[in-house]
Amino acid sequence: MSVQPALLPGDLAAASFSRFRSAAPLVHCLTNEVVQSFTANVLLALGASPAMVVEAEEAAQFAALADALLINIGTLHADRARAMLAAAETANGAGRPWVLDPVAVGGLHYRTRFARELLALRPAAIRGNASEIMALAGLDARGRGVDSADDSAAALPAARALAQCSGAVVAVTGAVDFVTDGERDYAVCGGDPLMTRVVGTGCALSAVVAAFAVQPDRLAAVATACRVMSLAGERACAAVRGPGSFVPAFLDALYALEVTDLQENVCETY
Ligand SMILES: Nc1ncnc2c1ncn2[C@@H]1O[C@H](COP(=O)(O)OP(=O)(O)O)[C@@H](O)[C@H]1O
Ligand SMILES: Cc1ncsc1CCOP(=O)(O)O
Ligand SMILES: [Mg+2]
Repeated sequence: MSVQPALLPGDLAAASFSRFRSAAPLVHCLTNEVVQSFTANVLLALGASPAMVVEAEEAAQFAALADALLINIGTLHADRARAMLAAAETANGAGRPWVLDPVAVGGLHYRTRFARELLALRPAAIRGNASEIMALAGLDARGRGVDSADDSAAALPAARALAQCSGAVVAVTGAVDFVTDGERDYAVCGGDPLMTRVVGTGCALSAVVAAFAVQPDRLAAVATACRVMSLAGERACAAVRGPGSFVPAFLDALYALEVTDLQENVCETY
């Protein structure tokens, strides 16, 4: 395994984005209460369809109808947990990929136990920041060289280990996003630190990851989801004054993305 992951090749990213645009996936989102509207708008701007069907019986039914499912435990409570388990089981039975966003796993016991329970239901992909991926992999970020939630490079070994034990493609995001299946990895550059000053960019990215996880080359597709968001993020940030003007500019940049834009690679090295 390479120590320094390769940059996601532009031709793979363009092909994956083209498939995404043709498929226009319907994404069932069981996400947190803070980011529902932003997440729906991100999916719509890109050309996918969101549906937030949250009641347990309905969620269990709908997970077989949607193309992919997102489970984000940001504002977890018992009813939502029941709906999440039911939906993940339906998705598995119907052969639909589902994605786990383990928001704030590590310090809080209830959600950490629940995320481990979800892990046993074999998500197709997992997307989190460095501390979340470290915690889900069973490591404590403190004292292991992870300085902050966005020190994704330090969390790459944990992401690889998590991918190997769960069978999921794991994306650990931050200044550079790393995407791994445990054997191969891609690095995705770009984005802007301003993206961390607006709530929901990570959560919305996880919904986009779900929309891409339907593709056969899941590693390249999940990396492309990360690239789509970082490219739109850096374009938006170039034209805004701060977090308030970022959100509309970001949605416009997602909407304006062309397949050929994915061919360019922003950095030679990282
Ligand atoms: N320092 C940074 N520089 C550039 N982009 C960043 C930086 N930190 C995060 N991002 C981008 O912001 C988005 C959200 O990632 P992240 O902040 O890791 O998730 P979360 O919000 O779940 O903590 C991703 O697209 C990521 O690439
Ligand atoms: C603020 C907050 N509180 C519970 S969930 C949530 C949103 C987290 O969003 P993100 O992980 O994308 O920053
Ligand atoms: Mg998050």
